[in-house]
Amino acid sequence: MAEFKNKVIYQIYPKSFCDSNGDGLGDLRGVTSKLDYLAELGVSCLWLTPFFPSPQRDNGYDVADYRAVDPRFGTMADLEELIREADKRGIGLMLDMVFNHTSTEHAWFQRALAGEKKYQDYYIFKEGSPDKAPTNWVSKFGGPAWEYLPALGKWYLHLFDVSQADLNWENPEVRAELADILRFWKAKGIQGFRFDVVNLISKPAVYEDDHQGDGRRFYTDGPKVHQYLQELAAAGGIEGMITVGEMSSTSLENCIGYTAPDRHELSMCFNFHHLKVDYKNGDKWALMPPDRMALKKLFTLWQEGMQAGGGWNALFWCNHDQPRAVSRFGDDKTYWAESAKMLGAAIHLMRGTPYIYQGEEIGMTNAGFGSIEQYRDVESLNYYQILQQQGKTPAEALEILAARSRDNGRTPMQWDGSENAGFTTGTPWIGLPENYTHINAAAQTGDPDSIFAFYKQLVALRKEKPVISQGNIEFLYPDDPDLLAYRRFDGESELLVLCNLTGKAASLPLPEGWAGAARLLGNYPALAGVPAALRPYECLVLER
Ligand SMILES: O=P(O)(O)OC[C@H]1O[C@H](O[C@H]2O[C@H](CO)[C@@H](O)[C@H](O)[C@H]2O)[C@H](O)[C@@H](O)[C@@H]1O
Repeated sequence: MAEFKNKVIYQIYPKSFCDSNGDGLGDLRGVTSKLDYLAELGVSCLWLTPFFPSPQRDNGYDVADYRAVDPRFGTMADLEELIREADKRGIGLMLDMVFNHTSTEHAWFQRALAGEKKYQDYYIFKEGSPDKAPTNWVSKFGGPAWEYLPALGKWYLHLFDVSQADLNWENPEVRAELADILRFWKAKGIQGFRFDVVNLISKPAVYEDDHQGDGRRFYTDGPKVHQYLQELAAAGGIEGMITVGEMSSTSLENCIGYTAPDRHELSMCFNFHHLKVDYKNGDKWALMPPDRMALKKLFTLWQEGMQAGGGWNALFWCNHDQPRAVSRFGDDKTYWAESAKMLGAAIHLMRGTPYIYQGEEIGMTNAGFGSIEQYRDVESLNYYQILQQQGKTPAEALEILAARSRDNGRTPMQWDGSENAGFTTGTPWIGLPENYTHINAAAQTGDPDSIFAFYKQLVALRKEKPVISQGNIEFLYPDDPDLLAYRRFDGESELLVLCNLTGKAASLPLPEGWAGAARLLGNYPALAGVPAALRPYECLVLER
């Protein structure tokens, strides 16, 4: 298996990264133009979210052709140039494989619609009367998870948008097609893959109503998911590559199974439990401040649990589906730089492989949109309506979107303080936060005290120190709600990571033997000796 433990992976959302031709959409040549910036940050791999031909109902997660480049993003020659240029800088590429579903514009679905039985078996079609869906399951984007096709007299399953039809992994021909797609990209020089919601691929043998929830308990980490992943890894020839599965609403036990090396499934996986600690009663669309105790418990459970079971975590706060961490768990005003750095340290020094989402390394914030016309995301637009149907006023619905919309993480990368933050010379496909005039890459890359410089240090430390990339982890002070503290150790050296999760001073109960330890890293100017308290959002890393 490729060594991924000392690497940091950088996620690029190409549509919002850099526009090379002025059409308002980021593209592959834009990514190539920024490789020196990424090399300076020190990342080893780029995960590119989908740039394949797509109607873009879900920004590319509705794939119409898995083997081509959407002309909106460039050409296959552009991609090949990006692979070559990245390789020259020691950077590999990971592509995003959306294998739970295809766009309904994919040729397979179109042939199914035309009545070809072979392709109907590629999807989950069920006979039934038009007035009763096969089950009461709810789509993750709101509304029913089934759509009726009068011309066929059948329903099809779509766990996401109606234009994203779930594939039938029971069908060996589907599994063979998907493995072939992996081989196609591997032959192009791709180093790894990210698999979208891959723990939803195995559906139950019997489809039944869910009287307790939205249906997810029947298809999440489904009955044959491990078998399918083992088969895909072998048939796709991806062992030895870097692979990460996005696991929706998953369990620790399953994630150990997905990633323990002797299982031959994946290198690592994303879980989202720590990103739901501000969901009131588990509801994404009900606001509350983050529950810090819950956050600490989840980190402890997943870090120590994956270690005990031999699994491997992907470490992250941000991605294209999440609000910006500094706005959510930090303070994007008074302690903007301090909290952005503390959050970076908290994640990067854990056991697992860290991911940086574009703009996180310069402390990009939530979008600050105040009108529904500014939103583009299908889920946000659906929930704006659903929240009002549930009795919220338009202003209340907008307040919820301002905190929870996926568009918070999709605004253009802020390269400099010029118009549109240097992202495009045209009209950007989505607006930008007003703060791009001072929060931008150009303002930070030469500044040794910047958030960018701090992230650069984190990336370098992981390469330099085996205790970070390979060492064990143990969490400390479980009852202190303000302090996230853990120890990394490997028998040769030891680190103590202390993070104040709050905007107030937090007392610092140093464990025995650490008083004289050396300071490895911090986000405030160093004081003489080890302090008795941590300043707001301070992080301090000691080494002995
Ligand atoms: O919140 P969870 O149930 O744990 O699920 C995790 C994420 O799953 C979905 O994300 C991915 O699949 C979508 C459909 O292809 C796509 O729209 C998204 O961009 C993918 O990353 C879900 O949409 C996310 O909100 C969840 O965070």
